[in-house]
Amino acid sequence: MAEANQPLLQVEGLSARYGKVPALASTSLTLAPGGIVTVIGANGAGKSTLLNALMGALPVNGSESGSVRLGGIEVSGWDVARRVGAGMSLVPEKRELFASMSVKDNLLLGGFRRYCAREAGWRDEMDRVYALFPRLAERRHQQAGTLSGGERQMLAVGRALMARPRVLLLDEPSLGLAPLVVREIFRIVAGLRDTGVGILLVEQNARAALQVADHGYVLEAGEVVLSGPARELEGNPRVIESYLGLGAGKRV
Ligand SMILES: Nc1ncnc2c1ncn2[C@@H]1O[C@H](COP(=O)(O)OP(=O)(O)OP(=O)(O)O)[C@@H](O)[C@H]1O
Repeated sequence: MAEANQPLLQVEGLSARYGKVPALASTSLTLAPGGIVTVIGANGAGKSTLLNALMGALPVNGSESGSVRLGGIEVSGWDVARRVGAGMSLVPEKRELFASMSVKDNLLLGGFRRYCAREAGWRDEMDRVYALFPRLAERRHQQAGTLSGGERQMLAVGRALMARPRVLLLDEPSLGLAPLVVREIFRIVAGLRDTGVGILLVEQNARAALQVADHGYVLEAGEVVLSGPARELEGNPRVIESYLGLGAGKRV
C-alpha cells in the first residue's frame, strides 16, 4: 500500500482488445509526479484505447489485461468511478461537455464527486481553474456549446482538474484547433506540471507533444515501437520521417 518512492503511475503489460481483435499489445510506461509523458501515434494506433483501458472505460465490446498502479496501488480491477476517486481524470478526445449548460455548471459537474457535500472546497477549486484559464472566468455564464474550440478544450481540462486529479490523461487536446490555439493549450499543459499533477498526453501532433513532454512513447498498430526522452525522440530519424517531417501528422 505504501506510496514512498513509487512512480505516480506505473503501467506494465497493458493489453486491450475489442471482441477478439487486439488493439493494444503489452504496453508499459511510467509517469512521475509533475511529469509529462506523451504517447504519439497516427490515426488508429491505439492511443484512445490506451487511455480508456487505463481508466477502466473501454466500451462494452472491449476488454483489458495487465497492471496499472497508481502511487503503488493496483487499480486495474477497479471501475471508472473508483479510479476517478483515487485521482485519475480523463479529458476525452470528444471533450464531452454538456452543451446547454454554462461553463460554471460544467466545472461544477467535474467536482461533483469530490465536493458534493462541501461547498467551500469547490469554490477554491473553481477559483484555481479560473486563474489557470482566465477566458473561462470571463465566460462563466456562457453556454458551453457556444464556446470556441480552444475554449471548449480549456473547459474540458478545467472540468477534469475540478476533481483534483493526481494523474491527468489528455486525449488529443490539439485535435481540430488552429495552430495558435494549439500553442496556447500546450502552454497551459506545460504550466500544469507546477501543480504537481502528472500528465499523460496522447497526440497526433508529435511536434507540440514532444516539445512539452519529458519522455515519449511511439505507438504503432497497438505496440510501443520506440520510447525515450522527448528531446531524443525529436532527433530520432524514424520519428522525424514519420511524425515530424513534411506532411507528417496528416489526419485522415
Ligand atoms: N469500440 C470499438 N470496437 C472495435 N474496434 C475499435 C473500437 N474502438 C476502437 N477500435 C479500433 O481499435 C484501433 C485503435 O483505435 P483507437 O481509437 O484507440 O486509435 P487512436 O490512436 O486513438 O486513433 P485516433 O487518433 O484516430 O483517435 C483502431 O483500429 C480502431 O478501429
